[in-house]
Amino acid sequence: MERYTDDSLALHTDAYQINMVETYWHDNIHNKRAVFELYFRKLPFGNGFGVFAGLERIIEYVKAFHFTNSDLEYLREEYGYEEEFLAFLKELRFTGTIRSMKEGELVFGNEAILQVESTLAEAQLIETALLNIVNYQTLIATKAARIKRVIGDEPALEFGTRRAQEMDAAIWGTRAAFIGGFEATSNLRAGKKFGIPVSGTHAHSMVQTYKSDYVAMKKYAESCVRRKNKVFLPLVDTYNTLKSGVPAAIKVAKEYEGKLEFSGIRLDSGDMAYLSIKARKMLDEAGFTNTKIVASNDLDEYTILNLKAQGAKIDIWGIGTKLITAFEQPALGAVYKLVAIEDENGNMADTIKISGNPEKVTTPGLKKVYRILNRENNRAEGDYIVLATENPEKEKKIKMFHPTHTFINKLVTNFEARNLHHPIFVDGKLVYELPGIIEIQNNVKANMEMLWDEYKRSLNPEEYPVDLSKKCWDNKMREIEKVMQSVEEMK
Ligand SMILES: Nc1ncnc2c1ncn2[C@@H]1O[C@H](COP(=O)(O)OP(=O)(O)OP(=O)(O)O)[C@@H](O)[C@H]1O
Ligand SMILES: O=P(O)(O)OC[C@H]1O[C@H](OP(=O)(O)OP(=O)(O)O)[C@H](O)[C@@H]1O
Ligand SMILES: O=C(O)c1cccnc1
Repeated sequence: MERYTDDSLALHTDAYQINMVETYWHDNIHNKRAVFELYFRKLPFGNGFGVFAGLERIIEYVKAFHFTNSDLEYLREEYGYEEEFLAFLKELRFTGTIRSMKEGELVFGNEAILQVESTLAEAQLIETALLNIVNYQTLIATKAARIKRVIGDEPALEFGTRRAQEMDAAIWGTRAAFIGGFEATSNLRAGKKFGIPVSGTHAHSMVQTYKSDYVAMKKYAESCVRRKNKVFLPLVDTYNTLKSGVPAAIKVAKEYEGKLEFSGIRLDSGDMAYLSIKARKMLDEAGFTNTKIVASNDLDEYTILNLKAQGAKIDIWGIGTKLITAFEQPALGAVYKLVAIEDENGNMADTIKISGNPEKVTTPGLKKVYRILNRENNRAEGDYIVLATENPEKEKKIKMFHPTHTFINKLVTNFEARNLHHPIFVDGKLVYELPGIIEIQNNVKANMEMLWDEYKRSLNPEEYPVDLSKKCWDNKMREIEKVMQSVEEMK
């Protein structure tokens, strides 16, 4: 039984966020300006690039952000937060600024995908949901782009709803897969909600229901004929692919010649290299040279690459479980870190988090992220993180150097510095117009064109440079030094 109406996402957060905000509120610092950056440290799947997805849902979430009466009642009844604090929460809306990369932008480790500049309380309360959204959607968009790189121009269909980590993951994962380059989904709700093309065949159960490939396919053909697109794409592996399934499909297609579109057959088990080659021959000999072969069953980029190497005659790929669950690596690991906060005098002061693990040391200050594009070949030289006060768009040459191994460096001239952050909310107002889903997918394709092949290969790609400007790097070193000193003084 539902005890409180589930009517908002404001409590879709960790309890510690409310605890921190309560502390700040008591201390009257909840309205201090703060800047948080959202980024991941390491690309997933050993891939050379990531594909950002999640902004659309973030916008939905931030726009609607407020505590409802049932949220407040729950906090009051179950945890006894004081009335005045609850009254403060009741009035709370997001009034800050969010800058973000566009969905479909290629993204790399240690660069801010998104920045939140707002009151400390607001920034803190939205952290968990923002990470929840970006971590999943970016992971799936990246996996999809990785699989699609192996597939090439052949269509890739998303089949994962039944295996996804519940309904939200199926829907938003499907959208992320489309952003990453998939052509269609089997999920009708995703088609309806996002305008993604939907495609579908049929299951083994239909053949089992009629107890015969031929009878099931004939009945199926009868209903296909009545449909607008007349697509006939039967599953051929229920009993015996080459002896029963494919011959039945050919027989029915001949009986209905001119009345339906025999667009393909689907293979879902067995040796798919062998079966696809044999089935192709049978279809061609029957005159169905344009009929495609769809393959599904536990596919991922590794199996697909292997099937292609074996000369499999597969034209369309149906991919479910391993895509939608990011089977190989189920979490991205993006974090949300405070990089600047208002000081006692009302000025913004940079902050840093030091860690025993050098990879976890944050880069302080409000920053901008630029993609440096070589004007001669329109390829990316790398990403360049600068302090907010810098403007590489106006510089003639920049020195890009590895932030850890600083001796690895290059001087870049004749470049375009493209700011990757766009204002999404300004002072609480949505100022960004969301592009359509097809436009986002096309942007990914265009962005990929700007990346050298060595960053795009699926096995052991080169590390794409994500560098700090000299000023940004110096600032980081200064902040590290300051913290070290204050730790020494505390001893
Ligand atoms: N020629 C091939 N080379 C490499 N892997 C293949 C080849 N053919 C099929 N596979 C893969 O091998 C795995 C096992 O296939 P198999 O048909 O045995 O699946 P299954 O899960 O036992 O079948 P079902 O889903 O009907 O229970 C699947 O992941 C499939 O994608
Ligand atoms: O394997 P995936 O990449 O997730 O693709 C989706 C799978 O879902 C369907 O079958 P289901 O797995 O439900 O049943 P099966 O085990 O009989 O194939 C379909 O036939 C695919 O095999
Ligand atoms: O349409 C299909 O063939 C399909 C859809 C979902 C899962 N497996 C297959």
